[in-house]
Amino acid sequence: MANNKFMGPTPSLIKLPDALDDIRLTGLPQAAYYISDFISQEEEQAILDKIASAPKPRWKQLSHRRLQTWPSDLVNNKLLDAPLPTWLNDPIIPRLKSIRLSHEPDSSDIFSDSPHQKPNHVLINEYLPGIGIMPHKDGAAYYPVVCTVSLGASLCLNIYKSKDDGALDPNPAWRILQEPRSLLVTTSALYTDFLHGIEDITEDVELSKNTIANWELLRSPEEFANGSNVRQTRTSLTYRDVMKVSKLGGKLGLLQKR
Ligand SMILES: O=C(O)CCC(=O)C(=O)O
Ligand SMILES: [Fe+2]
Repeated sequence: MANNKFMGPTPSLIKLPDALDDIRLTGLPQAAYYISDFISQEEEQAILDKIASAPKPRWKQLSHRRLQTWPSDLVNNKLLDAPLPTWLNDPIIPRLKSIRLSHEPDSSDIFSDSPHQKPNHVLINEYLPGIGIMPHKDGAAYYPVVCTVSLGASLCLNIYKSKDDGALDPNPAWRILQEPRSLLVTTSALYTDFLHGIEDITEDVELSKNTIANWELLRSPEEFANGSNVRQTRTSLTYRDVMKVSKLGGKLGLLQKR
């Protein structure tokens, strides 16, 4: 880790894996990775404070959920060129870039082959207890790597298969439990061929080694030993590389206050 030029300052309490291969979810058809302690409690709180202090119009209110889009909404699947604010960049993006994929000598990081070699877009979703997100695919605008940092509380992300007739199989094929401060990386077909969603429930149930794809990688499996996770407010940051960037954004950005 220490030999990587992208390495940001990592607080001593954060011990990242040597390679993503070490923390791969076994049992999923495509690569997915889970790091339970990706950021510290101080970093988590600092980001939550920044989210809370964003001006009101930054929030887009959906019927049950609200979200912020940074640096801005996509227009025709394009990003208007603008940098991410520092608090979304540091420490997360240098840290993402610091982890290599495998132990091979010249192994690259998860964004090495993406158009901009790092994420340029972050969605912030807030989920109150009882609120989730319908099964969906994320669409063609993004390079197929999604890095999700969870803040505040735990919940289950479900991965669904389509049935042969195209209908959604309502029973999730896999469930991934995301703890606060964790990083989940999902890639390729897991992202493009399957759907993902979060149930509208106040308690995740039937949590066990046999039902949770990342059980062995959890920070605190003992917290869920009774099979349940009572939902509290969970906020997620989803980092992605939007493939098409319109330079016009940079010019408009000069006129905007940051
Ligand atoms: O909050 C999450 O973990 C998932 C969010 C999501 O699926 C999305 O923003 O497309
Ligand atoms: Fe999504």
